[in-house]
Amino acid sequence: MPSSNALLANHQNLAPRDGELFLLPAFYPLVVADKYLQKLMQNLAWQTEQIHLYGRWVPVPRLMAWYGDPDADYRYSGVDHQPLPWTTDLQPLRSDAEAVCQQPFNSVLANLYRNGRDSMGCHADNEKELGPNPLIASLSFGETRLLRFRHAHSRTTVEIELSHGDLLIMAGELQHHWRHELPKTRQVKQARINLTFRRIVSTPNSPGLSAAR
Ligand SMILES: O=C(O)CCC(=O)C(=O)O
Ligand SMILES: [Fe+2]
Repeated sequence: MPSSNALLANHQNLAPRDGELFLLPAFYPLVVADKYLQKLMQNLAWQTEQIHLYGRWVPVPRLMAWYGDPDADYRYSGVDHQPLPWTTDLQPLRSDAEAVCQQPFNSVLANLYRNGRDSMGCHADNEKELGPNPLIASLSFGETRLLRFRHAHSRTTVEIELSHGDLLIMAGELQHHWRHELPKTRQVKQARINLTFRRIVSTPNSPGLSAAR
């Protein structure tokens, strides 16, 4: 099914079924991406989050930060998060993502993978607060890393390399049928930042649906 978004209609859907995945390589040219990488690294309020796993708290293998409009509460890794206010570095990135996706975003989850030992476990971004078929815009800066999608029933995998300045858009029914992970790798020594712009459409009133990641 073609995308309902005219700007994305020219792009190939990388998901063979049950959802939409669009990659816009080098969405930001090198010098612009370099500037953002440096600023985000320095200026975001990076923290080690803890998740509750099998009865104990363990640190997640990456640093995280959550920004957004004041009412954009979000529950991830099983914990409620109040957003920090938008920063001057994040605002233009949000506007650019909104222009391409033709929808507003009221929040962004930032992840910093310090090196190849940092990772994100298999999950779907299917929290209730995101609504039934969320469109998520994911910007990558820094080291190239592999994002692996696995279809829930067929076990088909789709692997996408995400590089400095790339924009990946996840949309349609993708989060119902596919899970994704950012595996650890021995090859990578440098840091990568990922920003996922999201639209929170309701406040959390029940436990998050996602598996620990
Ligand atoms: O780092 C990435 O590219 C993936 C991030 C992700 O899946 C998430 O924040 O939900
Ligand atoms: Fe995700």
